[in-house]
Amino acid sequence: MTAVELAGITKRFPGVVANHDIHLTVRKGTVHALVGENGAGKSTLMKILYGMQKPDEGTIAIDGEQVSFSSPADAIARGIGMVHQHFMLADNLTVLENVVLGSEKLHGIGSRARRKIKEISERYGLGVRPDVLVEELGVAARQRVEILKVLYRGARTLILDEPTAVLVPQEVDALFDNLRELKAEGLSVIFISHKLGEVLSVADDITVIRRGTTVGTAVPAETTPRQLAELMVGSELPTPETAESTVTDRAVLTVEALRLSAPGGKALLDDISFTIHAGEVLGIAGVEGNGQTELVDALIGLRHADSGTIRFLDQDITALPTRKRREQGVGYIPEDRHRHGLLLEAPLWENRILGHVTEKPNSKGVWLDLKNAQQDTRRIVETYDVRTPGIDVTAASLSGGNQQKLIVGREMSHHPRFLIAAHPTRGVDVGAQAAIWDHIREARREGLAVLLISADLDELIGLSDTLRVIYDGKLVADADPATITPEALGSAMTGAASGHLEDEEIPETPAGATDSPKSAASPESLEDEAR
Ligand SMILES: Nc1ncnc2c1ncn2[C@@H]1O[C@H](COP(=O)(O)OP(=O)(O)OP(=O)(O)O)[C@@H](O)[C@H]1O
Repeated sequence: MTAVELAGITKRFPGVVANHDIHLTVRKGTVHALVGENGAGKSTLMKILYGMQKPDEGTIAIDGEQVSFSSPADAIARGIGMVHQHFMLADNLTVLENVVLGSEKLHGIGSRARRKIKEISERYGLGVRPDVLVEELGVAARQRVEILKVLYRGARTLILDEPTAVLVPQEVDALFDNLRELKAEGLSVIFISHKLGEVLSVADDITVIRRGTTVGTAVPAETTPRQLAELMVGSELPTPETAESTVTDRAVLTVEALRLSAPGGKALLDDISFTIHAGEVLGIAGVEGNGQTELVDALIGLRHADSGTIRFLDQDITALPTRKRREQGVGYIPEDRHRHGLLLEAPLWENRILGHVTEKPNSKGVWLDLKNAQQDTRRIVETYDVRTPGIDVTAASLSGGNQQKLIVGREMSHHPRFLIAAHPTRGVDVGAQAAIWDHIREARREGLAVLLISADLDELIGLSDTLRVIYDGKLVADADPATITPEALGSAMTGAASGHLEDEEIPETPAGATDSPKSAASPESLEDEAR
């Protein structure tokens, strides 16, 4: 039985054919993965299926019946639900309020709605409690609320856009268990991901999109991640070089006893101290919401610490404003590229200047040098393989992964001495990821010091020379990237271990873990609490 059939879909944007004659058949009761390089056209196709964009050509059939969507409301009415990469829940409302918002007609806003939420939660093992405030939930729990929200609206086919990008391994396993429950009930899931190992483990069918068109399907049981990547790229992948250590004894960044409190007095960063040397990548592991954002903000100067010092090379920069820090050689790849990394409605070349207004090649003396800035934008587009029809298009019109490549290219182009890299390859395909790693490694060989924050534990372990674990605003543990496994590191991130981590000694996640941002709780433990 076919749940969704897309046939001959074509969608053009100025200068780009985003989708060209795409065919996709999703069977009922299956997880169907959609993979492809950055800019291949995955999001565009899903926006078409979800009624956010109209195709120029092609047809959509749901349960064998041809449909035409003018808005997401039309798609929802036909059982299509979408969980976006950026969650769209209101923090200051409860789970119940978030779920019923806009759909009050379905089951009201009171006890009937509450019963319905509990029923859906139990049926699919989501562990969602209706009356907690969303702000109290961690990333994984929020995602389950988003999933429940679309199920509440009657979705039979769920589109999940890179759902695992923000999850630790244990949370990924829990999500995949939820997907199996959905399948068992005859629902279908369309799963977009750049993590090919995960795709192969969870998908029943895989469709590969290359440069806007479907180039083939893959059978998960008979395919390796490498073969899948090669299908995406259309050629063989280079083998990654082995990394030698380049750590020196020259301190580039020294943080001492940094403390930062919330307005209420709660410590968000508590006695943070570390040193990063020239040629060293210091990886910070942690579940989102444990102080990483505050640490990055303090280092780049977006927030000032209550106490403690930050030394960069031989200078105390604790009180220095952001622009001065950047001018002196601090590079910054922000965690939220839409809020801190880009001017979405400005052309690419203006985005190339952003954050580096006073620096070469963007300025000459006190004047902006637009010609040079534009020329350098072309160079970045070329070097970092930003897929775009030109440098005059807006940043908003780039695919997510290509936006990220532009930011990385911009920051690396200023030859920083110290780079703050928050999720540097989030949303980037495997090929481009390897290229970004190479750029970082090369700069590291030349003495760059890097603070790396990443939810991708393979990246964190693979790129770091030193690993520290942040939990509840404190650096609680350290690990050797040469020996630690993603699973062991994932456990430590939930607060299950401290001190120096040895692989065998790490206990399992404690059963009583809560769903606060500080720990990654399993749905089971949430259910226990609800009883
Ligand atoms: N609103 C738009 N205006 C102009 N061009 C667009 C627009 N949306 C997408 N594009 C272009 O269409 C192509 C496909 O982009 P899309 O976002 O679908 O890729 P993707 O496969 O989802 O990539 P990623 O993995 O990076 O998210 C890209 O070249 C992109 O620049």
